Amino acid sequence: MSPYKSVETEDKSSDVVWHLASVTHEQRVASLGHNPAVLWFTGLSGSGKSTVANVVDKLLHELGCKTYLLDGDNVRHGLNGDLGFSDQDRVENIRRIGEVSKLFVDAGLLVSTAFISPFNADREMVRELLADKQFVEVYIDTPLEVCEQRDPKGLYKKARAGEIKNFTGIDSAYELPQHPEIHVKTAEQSIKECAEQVVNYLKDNGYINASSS
Ligand SMILES: Nc1ncnc2c1ncn2[C@@H]1O[C@H](COP(=O)(O)OS(=O)(=O)O)[C@@H](OP(=O)(O)O)[C@H]1O
Ligand SMILES: Nc1ncnc2c1ncn2[C@@H]1O[C@H](COP(=O)(O)OP(=O)(O)O)[C@@H](O)[C@H]1O
Repeated sequence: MSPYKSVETEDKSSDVVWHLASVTHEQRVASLGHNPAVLWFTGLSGSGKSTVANVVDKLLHELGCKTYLLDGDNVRHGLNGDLGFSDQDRVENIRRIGEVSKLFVDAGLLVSTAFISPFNADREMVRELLADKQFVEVYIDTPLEVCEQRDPKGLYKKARAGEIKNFTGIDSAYELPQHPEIHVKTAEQSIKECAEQVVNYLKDNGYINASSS
């Protein structure tokens, strides 16, 4: 049970009745021309999640898809502004993002999310929230040394100096994805090639029209 879900909360939700929407998920999807899904980018800080997810989002938008991008840093300013980086807070962070992603997918969008999401169990929990094929795990695989060399926000330097605690890859764990749908190696390809690898997966697997160019 989530540490944030009290017994009192569970009692409350048992009195809430689920309302069926007049417009069905199938009707929303039919009007869009692509199959909705969440592209769940996961990887170390500085691995390239935000960079690649942004380019993918742009490419999909240009192809006429309805898209949305949820980025770790931005969501932590708003919806998840109350959460830090303990294991427990990271679990709750991912649970909330999973629920939000599910709503966007229900609305018919191709959603890209860029969160470290370090734990396998939490990524699998989001996969379980969604229907078959609606969760596409994109492992942004970049060696720690490369992330640390890039250090776009200077956070590794601070973590090494002990100024930031529980930093992923330094003193907090990152569990490698077991069976990601897409495995992207950013140290071996350009940003454009990485983004195209993701878009090509969507074309090859029928999410978007393969003839789109
Ligand atoms: N302790 C610690 N560990 C990791 N990251 C840290 C930490 N403190 C701050 N930051 C900044 O927060 C961004 C990660 O937030 P996420 O919501 O993606 O993290 S998580 O999925 O809950 O693990 C992360 O963004 P990215 O660099 O884009 O990954 C960092 O900028
Ligand atoms: N092939 C690549 N793919 C993604 N990012 C790359 C690549 N090559 C270099 N970079 C650089 O690495 C950094 C990745 O930062 P960012 O996208 O913020 O990572 P994250 O969101 O995982 O923390 C950016 O400065 C980006 O320009």
